[in-house]
Amino acid sequence: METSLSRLLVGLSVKISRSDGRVHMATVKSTDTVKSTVMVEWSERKICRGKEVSPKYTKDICKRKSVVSKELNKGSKRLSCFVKPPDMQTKRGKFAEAPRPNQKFYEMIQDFRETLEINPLSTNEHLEPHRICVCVRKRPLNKQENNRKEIDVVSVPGKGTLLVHEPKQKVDLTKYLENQTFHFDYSFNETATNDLVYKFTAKPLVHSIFEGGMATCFAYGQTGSGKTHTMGGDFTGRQQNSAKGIYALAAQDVFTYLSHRRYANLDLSAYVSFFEIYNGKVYDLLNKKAKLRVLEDDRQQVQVVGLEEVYVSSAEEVIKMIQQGSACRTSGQTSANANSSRSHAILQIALRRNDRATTLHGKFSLIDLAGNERGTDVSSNDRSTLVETAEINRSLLALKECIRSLGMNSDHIPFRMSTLTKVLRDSFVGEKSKTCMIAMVSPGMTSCEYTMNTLRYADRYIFILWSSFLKSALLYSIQSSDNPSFISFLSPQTFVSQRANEFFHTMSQTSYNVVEGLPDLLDYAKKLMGL
Ligand SMILES: Nc1ncnc2c1ncn2[C@@H]1O[C@H](COP(=O)(O)OP(=O)(O)OP(=O)(O)O)[C@@H](O)[C@H]1O
Repeated sequence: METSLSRLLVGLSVKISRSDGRVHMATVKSTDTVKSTVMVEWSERKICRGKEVSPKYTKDICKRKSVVSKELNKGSKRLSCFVKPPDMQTKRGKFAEAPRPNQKFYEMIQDFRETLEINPLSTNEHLEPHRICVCVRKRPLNKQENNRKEIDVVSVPGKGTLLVHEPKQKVDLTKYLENQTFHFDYSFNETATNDLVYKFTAKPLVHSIFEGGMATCFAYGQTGSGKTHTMGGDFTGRQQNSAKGIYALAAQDVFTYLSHRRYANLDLSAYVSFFEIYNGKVYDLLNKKAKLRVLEDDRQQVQVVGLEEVYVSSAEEVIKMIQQGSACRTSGQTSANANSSRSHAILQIALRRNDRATTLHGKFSLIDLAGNERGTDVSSNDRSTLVETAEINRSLLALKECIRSLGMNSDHIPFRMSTLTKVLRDSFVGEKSKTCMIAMVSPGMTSCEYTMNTLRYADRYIFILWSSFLKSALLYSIQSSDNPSFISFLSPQTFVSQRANEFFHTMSQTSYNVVEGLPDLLDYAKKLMGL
């Protein structure tokens, strides 16, 4: 590049095209006559970003030398943004690792990640009490995915957030990313251990069953996303380490609480049952997969007739039962063709008083749900697969409806919609019931569609939480109608309910964007509560 020309370029506004397909203006900050490149800068979300490009590409630049530059907003916490000196810049190309399939998308995602502030959840983090808690866990790429050089399209910056970088292509074949953000109560990245996940999900629920409550913890996600790893324990080859799963960690805490002075006078004992639901039928995993009937009496009490409920006196005994039941579940893969991804496995730990009637005090149900991809796979012509698919669809939909009703404190819980919700009926009713849902996601690009389905399902739970919050605010405002701010702001009660109805209606649409709608919702709820 000629020196005089290069001087003229500084300060010039040029159009650049970004690797994610966006085209926008940037300012030339400096030039490098030796390499014939220019450094351009632009502002993005209050951060000044920069990129080294060749002038001939200023209208269509995709050279991979972009690096984040200095910080614009001093008040912001993005302290990690700085201009990397040339020798620190990521070297890609001739001497970098061999390109992978979808190399372009891989680089776009890497660039995007450079802009993220990462705050992974740690054990010291404050634990918020929740009646319904929704979390997400990303597993690492597995060996096969790594061998295929599959790209990781999921980022977990922390603070309950998870991003999916969905690879897309325009009609003119330009590649771009659709970066979708999801918010949950907690988000766990690929380095999170089962201990950490347990601490923020199931552990608080163990406490609640000692307080006389019903608790339910679900693992939801596509096949291979890590449900069994999380609930049942990690695998070393084909051997499952049952002591490291949420089932066992919960059992350990149950026995710790049983020996606490605070609960000793309740005179409680623990009992375990373990069963699976396949195609709407219940099989006892602690009794050679005996097929059981589900009956409801005239007081709407649901009974799984003949289900083994075994008295246990230590966590080790529970772990043995988990191993026994899991082995039974696995052996069923060949005999009944019900592999783990097609059935729901339910481990229940019941606390009963040591009285004559062994009265139920509290119960914890831990559920490893069937792979949700089954529910969307309707391509098969095979009758048994279609029946399976319909049944999984029905049960997951029923579960969603029951939790929605639970969240809205509804009088009607539609638990009869499926066997799964029928057997969990007593978990859905009662003031003290608590629920935790852990959505598992696989990070690979080939799982992207399933990952999005899982996140959308779980996102609906957030809707339930907000509707419940709104409903409470509404009730509060009606009860305290002598509250002056209520009178001044919302005097006609018809308006209160009309506006709330509008909110409920908009929020129940699948297109409702929880994040965008939040400020309005909060504002309205605050006004209702006179804050
Ligand atoms: N967080 C994790 N860290 C390391 N490995 C994991 C993690 N989650 C899952 N895996 C591994 O990924 C594989 C699939 O996990 P897992 O069997 O738990 O999936 P799943 O969702 O239960 O599948 P299915 O529905 O078919 O039962 C296993 O080999 C497991 O050890």
